[in-house]
Amino acid sequence: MNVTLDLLIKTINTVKNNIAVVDATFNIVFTNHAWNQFGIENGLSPDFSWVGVNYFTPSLCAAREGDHFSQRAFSGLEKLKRGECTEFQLEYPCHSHNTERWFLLEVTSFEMDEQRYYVISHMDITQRVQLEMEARQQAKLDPLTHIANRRAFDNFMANEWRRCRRNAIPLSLMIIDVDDFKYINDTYGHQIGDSCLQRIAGILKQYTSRASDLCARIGGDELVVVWSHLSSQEARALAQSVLKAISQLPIDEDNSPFSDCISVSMGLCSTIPDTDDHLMLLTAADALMYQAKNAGKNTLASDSLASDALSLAQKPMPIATE
Ligand SMILES: Nc1nc2c(ncn2[C@@H]2O[C@H](COP(=O)(O)OP(=O)(O)OP(=O)(O)O)[C@@H](O)[C@H]2O)c(=O)[nH]1
Repeated sequence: MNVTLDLLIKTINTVKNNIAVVDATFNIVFTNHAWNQFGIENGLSPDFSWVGVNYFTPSLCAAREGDHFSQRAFSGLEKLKRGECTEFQLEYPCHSHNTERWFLLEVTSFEMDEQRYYVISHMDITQRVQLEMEARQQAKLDPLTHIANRRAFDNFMANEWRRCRRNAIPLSLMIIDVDDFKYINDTYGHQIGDSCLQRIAGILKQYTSRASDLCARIGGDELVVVWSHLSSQEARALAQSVLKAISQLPIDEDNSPFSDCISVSMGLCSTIPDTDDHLMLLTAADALMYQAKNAGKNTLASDSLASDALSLAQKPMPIATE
């Protein structure tokens, strides 16, 4: 079969990627149908001609304005122009006011009649990027309770500890361990046990609504709450409310009006971080949680580390919203 110019143009116009061919100075010499259509969808007139428009100009302007991706695109294209490479790829976001979109920019060069040309292709990769972001998000969640998992908690705690240390902000950590959970499982069944954990997580979510708060499930029947910016007294008052809310949850929510209620033992420790040891709060809160268990369960044991007690009392704190 003879490949005609018409066939080639039809082919390139059928390709879904936005494609432009530019000359050695990056002046556009050809755009395919998808490229033109993208321009129209983004406000250009259907009569607009891309031929002669310099591809660099928009990248250059954005790079000057400090757009990180445009700077990378700009330096990649510069390298191509200088002949330091023959192709270049970059994934970048291109969000409109109401949609989030990502594209893959691919640029390859070729020579014809002793002239250098570049094929520039923009491929919509939104679906793939969104799936990747969703998978990354899922990897941080506990599948049963849909709150953060142990790994997400560890990362959060390390960062939050550093942030609070840098800014001399109080940080509180509370460990919540379900009382007699083995008995609940054995008596009511594993499914009811699971539902107890889900409903406790639901309560914890209500008390961790600020961006700097976190609740997480870090073990079988062990959950945690992290609060910053609260004095130890404020944290203790919130913890008491959490304890009360959980102690009003019936174990067997659906089937028995005579069901016992869930009970938990909680250890709460507050400090203003002043060491490298971001695990020290966890250790302290864990010891307090065991004190609560030994004191008869369904209770809160709390402490403010001695060195910060004064500063916590002196510092004006915003009240957390419940
Ligand atoms: N339903 C359910 N049970 C779990 C899950 N993960 C761990 N468990 C159970 O949780 C129970 C935890 O029991 P323990 O912490 O040892 O003790 P406990 O019965 O809670 O007693 P105290 O902690 O002393 O109040 C074990 O029986 C585990 O099998 C889960 O995802 N779902």
